[in-house]
Amino acid sequence: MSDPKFRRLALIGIGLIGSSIAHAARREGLAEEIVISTRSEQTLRRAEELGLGDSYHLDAAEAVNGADLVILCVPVGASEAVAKWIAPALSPGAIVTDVGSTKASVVRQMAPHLPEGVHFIPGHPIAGTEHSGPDAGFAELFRNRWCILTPVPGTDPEALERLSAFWRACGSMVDTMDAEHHDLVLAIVSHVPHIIAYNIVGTADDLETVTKSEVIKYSASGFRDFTRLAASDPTMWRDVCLHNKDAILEMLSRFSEDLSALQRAVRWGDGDALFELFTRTRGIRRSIVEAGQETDAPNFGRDVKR
Ligand SMILES: NC(=O)C1=CN([C@@H]2O[C@H](COP(=O)(O)OP(=O)(O)OC[C@H]3O[C@@H](n4cnc5c(N)ncnc54)[C@H](O)[C@@H]3O)[C@@H](O)[C@H]2O)C=CC1
Ligand SMILES: O=C(O)C(=O)Cc1ccc(O)cc1
Repeated sequence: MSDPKFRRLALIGIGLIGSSIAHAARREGLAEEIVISTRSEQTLRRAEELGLGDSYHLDAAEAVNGADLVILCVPVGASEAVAKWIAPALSPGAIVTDVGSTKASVVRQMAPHLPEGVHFIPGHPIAGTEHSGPDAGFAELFRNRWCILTPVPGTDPEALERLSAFWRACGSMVDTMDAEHHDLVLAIVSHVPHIIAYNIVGTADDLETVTKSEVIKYSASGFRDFTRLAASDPTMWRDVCLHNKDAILEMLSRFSEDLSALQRAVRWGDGDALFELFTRTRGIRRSIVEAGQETDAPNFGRDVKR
């Protein structure tokens, strides 16, 4: 078993995920020192008010100085700029990772800029909410959630084990896979569902025959679930769409084909086809619940207005 503890943890970006890591690392004693950097002065001050770290820096290079674990917690489209910025200041032997929702693009953006001698291991905790910013984080976010690491060939096994131990200590279960496969899997289980949510809420908002106040007043819980997803951070999801384009388009085209078949079944009153699909999908839900991957409150009851 590897030691999950690090001397100096640098978090670049301190929104929902960065602040949740800060809380979990603090609670579990995973870093002697937590160093925080983010782009906006206002967010950095807020992180300081919340006591998320031990020091606060607008300069990301200054923040990674002497860090043995560096975690990028920024929208995926910012990965290259941050990698370029921190590269000259990274310590030899440091583990550099990220939490981005897409992986192949992050590897393409970061790997060319990182110096030899640092261990670059991309990562993605499959845990989140629709909230963003440093106030949104909480230590429990990663508990019983998977964290996928996508090590590149030749990754030092000891560094991989140390990072895995860190995530396990945060409460996660760890899996590894290659970045391209990650992007395909996440396209269907996360990216396309968010796109569908953005789309259906947008469609409801555009209707001429049903008013906005009726949509708000009579929204059934299914529609409300969509509105929760559709309230997710626009910058983050713009970047996901731009940086996992091929896998998302592939899954969207499969989705459209299946939607057309469903539309046909509704049009022609094909009850057997509808019943067969709805029975099959109910089974998937039951398997998720049995695997302990569903909570009564998917966002941990955090859908209160902030
Ligand atoms: N929100 C979620 O549910 C999940 C998000 N992720 C991934 O985690 C990453 C962070 O997401 P959140 O924490 O939700 O976002 P957030 O919007 O709450 O926080 C993003 C942070 O990055 C900072 N930032 C933005 N551009 C920057 C730049 N160029 N340089 C330095 N700092 C910069 C912002 O100031 C903010 O502190 C994203 O890559 C996202 O795909 C992964 C799992 C779940
Ligand atoms: O809020 C939700 O339901 C989510 O799906 C959270 C989430 C968003 C993005 C990720 O990359 C992983 C998890």
